Amino acid sequence: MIEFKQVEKKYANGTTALKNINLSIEQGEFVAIIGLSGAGKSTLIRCINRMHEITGGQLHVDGVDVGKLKGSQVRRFRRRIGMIFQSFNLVTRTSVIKNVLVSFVPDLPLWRKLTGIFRKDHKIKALEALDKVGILDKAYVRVDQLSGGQQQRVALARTLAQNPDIILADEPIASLDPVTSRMVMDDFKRINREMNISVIMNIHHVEVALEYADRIIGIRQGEVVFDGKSSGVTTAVLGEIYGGRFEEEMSVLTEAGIAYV
Ligand SMILES: Nc1ncnc2c1ncn2[C@@H]1O[C@H](COP(=O)(O)OP(=O)(O)OP(=O)(O)O)[C@@H](O)[C@H]1O
Repeated sequence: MIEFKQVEKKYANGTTALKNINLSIEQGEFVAIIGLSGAGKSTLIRCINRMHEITGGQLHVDGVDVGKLKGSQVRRFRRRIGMIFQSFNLVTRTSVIKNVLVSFVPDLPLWRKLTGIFRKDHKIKALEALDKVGILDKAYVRVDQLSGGQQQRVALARTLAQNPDIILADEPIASLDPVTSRMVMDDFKRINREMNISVIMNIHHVEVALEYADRIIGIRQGEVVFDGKSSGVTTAVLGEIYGGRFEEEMSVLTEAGIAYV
């Protein structure tokens, strides 16, 4: 369970990105965080694995007080939390399987790190992870020969090989076309359902968020202004989250055939 208690995040330049955040996210939930650019979505996600340190309140992940972790404890803690970025963060000039095997590097003795010779069980796990996202046949292809959607699936496989409890995804479909986006979202959904991995996703596409996530957290100027089921997101709620600029979002919803009161 992830618990935010009166969490605040103030950056060194004085910007308050998060104010009085109180949230409780159960294991296995699929949560989408929506809001305008600059609302604090990325900051919120990145506080969970301590990429950003909170400056007020408390943040617990499965009972662990994240703010109190030190040195190697932070590294061990992060092993349980996968992170997916908009830009994939892959080594594009090498093979798919090597990119997935990277997730085992922290567990290896120095000689294996230096020689790049991986254990057989790690190779099997890497291949299994690739199979889970449907790109096993690409294992020995160079990453720069793959499409954007396939590259995001490699990133997802790398995260899965790490055997995480939680996957944080920061705009994972922002650079993908609509069809590929849905394929990647289908992967997230399947992984969430079949493996009971919590997915916390920061996403700009409201219609996709409503279709795939079970729960929506709407953020405005660093504060949670909506927290509830996707089915409870009405035009009034979108107005609250996006202020005067929700009409653009509404037109997307109408095109997607989603009716709102
Ligand atoms: N490293 C930083 N130093 C100072 N201010 C920052 C830093 N990172 C983000 N901010 C500020 O914190 C606020 C929240 O930013 P954040 O990136 O979390 O928003 P966001 O909702 O994810 O936006 P976007 O959708 O554009 O990615 C913004 O005002 C931003 O300018």
